[in-house]
Amino acid sequence: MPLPKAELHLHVEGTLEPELAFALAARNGVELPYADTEELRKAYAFDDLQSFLNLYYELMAVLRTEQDFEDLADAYLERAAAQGVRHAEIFFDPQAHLARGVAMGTVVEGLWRALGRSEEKHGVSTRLIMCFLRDESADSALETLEAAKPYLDRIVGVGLDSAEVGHPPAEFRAVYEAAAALGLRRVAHAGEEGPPEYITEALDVLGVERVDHGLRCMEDPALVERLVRERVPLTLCPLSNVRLRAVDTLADHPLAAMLDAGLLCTVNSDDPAYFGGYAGDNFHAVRDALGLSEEHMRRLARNSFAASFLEDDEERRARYLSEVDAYEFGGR
Ligand SMILES: Nc1ncnc2[nH]cnc12
Ligand SMILES: [Zn+2]
Repeated sequence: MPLPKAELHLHVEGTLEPELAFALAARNGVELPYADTEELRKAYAFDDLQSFLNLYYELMAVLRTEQDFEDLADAYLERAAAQGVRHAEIFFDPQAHLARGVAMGTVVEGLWRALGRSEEKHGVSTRLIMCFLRDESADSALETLEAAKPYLDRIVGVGLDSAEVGHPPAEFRAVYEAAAALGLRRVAHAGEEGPPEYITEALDVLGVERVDHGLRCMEDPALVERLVRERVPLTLCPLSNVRLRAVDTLADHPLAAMLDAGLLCTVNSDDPAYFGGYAGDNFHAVRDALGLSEEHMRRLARNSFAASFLEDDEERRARYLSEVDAYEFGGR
């Protein structure tokens, strides 16, 4: 039995496996510029975040109907459950779909068809987080929040993703203020490729409660001290960092140093179909590459539930935490 964990950094569009991409392309009459899944997989050699994003947005062309979004989310939840994920807070990128003429309702209702029965079917509780694309304008983000208003009972919070460098968090102050006024939780990608200052801005200007990635905080000891003091969770994605070349190899990943510094680290999969592994794969990979102890692994699992947006269901959080505490390591 795998270690119980929560996944807090997962882009649902990044769970699109090549086989499903081709199946949806056939169902929707969409032509993909790859002969087959093997040729597509060969395109998964990335130089940086942008080279990944180009493929990530290109393949979204196959997602058109509610059924497509349901099938996508359901396939993810099944895989996640098999790797010990008990709770998943799932990002989606509405602007990437609206721009292709796919309505907000199609995306949210489709995802919800899978999320709504996830507990019963997969034993995984879920939350949905809507991300704004930071390489689109601040006005576009505000329009997206407006378009989401009929669906806010299904959306727990907002995030900020896509190309980071050159798009500092402060540009999105207004939409984060509006989201906060609507009672939405706030997270943002910061310090994946961007500088430590973006992490500080995400905290101070956007009021985020968790930082997605936050890897580059390690360049600024005063920032590390603050993140420790304020117990700001970081949703790290080790296999993603290797594939997008934020670190050279997993053995160079600062996770162990970050845990030792007292940071509230969590381990997540980001875009598992593209980066070579789901949540459990990321846990195993860091354990092996960094020689993490069982107590480190238990701490990562505890952190994932502690950092999750389960304030509306503390009983459930306590149950998950006690599952972690009772977990007996044996093999993998
Ligand atoms: N790792 C990542 N960073 C920024 N935007 C993303 N969108 C999907 N994955 C992303
Ligand atoms: Zn991400």
